[in-house]
Amino acid sequence: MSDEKNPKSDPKCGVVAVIGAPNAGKSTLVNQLVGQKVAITSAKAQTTRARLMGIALHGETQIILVDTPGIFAPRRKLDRAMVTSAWEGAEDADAIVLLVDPIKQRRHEMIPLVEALMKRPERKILVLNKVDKAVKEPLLALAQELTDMLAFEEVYFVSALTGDGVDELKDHLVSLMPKGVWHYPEDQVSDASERLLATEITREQLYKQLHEELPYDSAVRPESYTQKKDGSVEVRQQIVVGRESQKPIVLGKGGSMIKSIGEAARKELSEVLGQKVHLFLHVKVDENWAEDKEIFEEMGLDF
Ligand SMILES: Nc1nc2c(ncn2[C@@H]2O[C@H](COP(=O)(O)OP(=O)(O)OP(=O)(O)O)[C@@H](O)[C@H]2O)c(=O)[nH]1
Repeated sequence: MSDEKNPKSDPKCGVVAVIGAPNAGKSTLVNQLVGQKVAITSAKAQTTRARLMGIALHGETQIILVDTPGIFAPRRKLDRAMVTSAWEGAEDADAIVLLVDPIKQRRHEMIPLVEALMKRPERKILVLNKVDKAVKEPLLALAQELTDMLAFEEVYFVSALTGDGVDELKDHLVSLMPKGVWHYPEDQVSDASERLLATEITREQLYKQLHEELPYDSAVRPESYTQKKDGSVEVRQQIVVGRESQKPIVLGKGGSMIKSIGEAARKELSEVLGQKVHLFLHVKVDENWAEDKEIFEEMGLDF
């Protein structure tokens, strides 16, 4: 028997949570495992704010990958909500992947993470990322240190960026997935709504084009998302910054920066949706946005 969701005779389906410090490469790894971009990535830490899911397929197996926000010591309400969201993402998972950046990882940051992991019942896999850049001896020493702290089931060395070692990791994850019907249709690669994905794509451009100029203190809010009769979609979004002085940075000279951000985001969104997109952006200053319940909910976070 087969239906649309379960085209295979002997399907397997399970959940893998990917956790790690901010910037470890979690989103890059999820994208690589899925085989296409489902999560935005950036060199700026804490890019992933809400839990996002990527869905990877391999033969008869569907792996639901939960890309969690980086786990770190929280300060603001937004930070606390992100960390809670990350651990919730690991609940009921069939396996947890702890992803580590061996280059930037600071030991004292790893200890609370590993200690929290020790208490959890799920199977744990250690993945050391960025092997394309890491030096071999310290990399092996770090792997040893972490496996001394916690008996990981397996240890993998990968480059989420180049894909090196990722197939082996994927094969192992496939072997851990329980028998069961697929939870999602074959062509679905993520659970992000198009509306949320659209704001994430703008946020990625905001980070990309403003580099270090714009602090982490900014958000993109959806205002409207309207399907037009001619087959195009009209998207209106607000870029929220924390200080008045940041507004001209986002606007650029004569509005050139916001125009360029909008152009690039519109192009990418149009490619992802396979539809013509009209994107309208404007900037708003709100000093307290990181304490605003409504903004969290839009991001899929609990307050
Ligand atoms: N050289 C190298 N860079 C990588 C690799 N994997 C990820 N990166 C880079 O590391 C940075 C962070 O990657 P992300 O995937 O956004 O990291 P993340 O863990 O999802 O980050 P948060 O959203 O902050 O939690 C980006 O600049 C990536 O391009 C890798 O294997 N090698």
